[in-house]
Amino acid sequence: MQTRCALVGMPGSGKTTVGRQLARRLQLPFVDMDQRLEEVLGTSIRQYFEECGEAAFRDHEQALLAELAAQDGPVVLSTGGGVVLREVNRAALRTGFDTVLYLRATPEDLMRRLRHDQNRPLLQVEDPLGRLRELYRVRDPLYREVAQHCVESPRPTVHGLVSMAAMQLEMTAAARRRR
Ligand SMILES: Nc1ncnc2c1ncn2[C@@H]1O[C@H](COP(=O)(O)OP(=O)(O)OP(=O)(O)O)[C@@H](O)[C@H]1O
Ligand SMILES: O=C(O)C1=C[C@@H](O)[C@@H](O)[C@H](O)C1
Ligand SMILES: [Mg+2]
Repeated sequence: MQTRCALVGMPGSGKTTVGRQLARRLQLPFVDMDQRLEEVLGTSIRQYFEECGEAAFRDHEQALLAELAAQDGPVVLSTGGGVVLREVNRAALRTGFDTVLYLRATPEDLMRRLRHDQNRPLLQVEDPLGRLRELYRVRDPLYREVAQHCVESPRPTVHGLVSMAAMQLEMTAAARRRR
């Protein structure tokens, strides 16, 4: 299938894990924005946040998304969790990709997954669940704004989410062919 798909969602929603497997299943190139940014920045995202601050990180993120959105050719793109915060990024997602999928998960589910994870700079606080709830409150409407489809399930496994995402892309591609 020839498609340009982007995955959006909260930190820990599975964009990287699901995106990599989805790309393998559909035999499409895979790009993870956070991984690319770490290559560009020459350090971990957590370290970069600590040394240069969030705004500087967001500028790099915006520049990379603009570059990726301007490219042609099939891709599965896993974005960073905060990419939807800037309107210019939401516009790039709308214009640069055929299909945007929102991997939705509740703050409580995300907390269970990320409990032992030290790599998410925004969650290195005393009350990470409170922070996740606040991020979710602000971002859930933004993810919904850019995405054509919401991929969710009450008990999501990675395999189940990959299958649901693949099905959505097949259906979207078939609808495009009929038009
Ligand atoms: N559906 C799922 N069920 C159980 N565990 C999951 C699921 N999706 C992801 N995970 C696990 O949760 C952790 C975070 O997943 P992942 O890194 O793919 O999230 P992400 O959306 O890319 O986060 P970020 O925005 O921070 O990059 C990983 O350890 C992954 O294996
Ligand atoms: O949710 C966020 O704002 C972030 C999520 C990660 O993907 C990284 O892009 C970074 O840690 C910021
Ligand atoms: Mg990721």
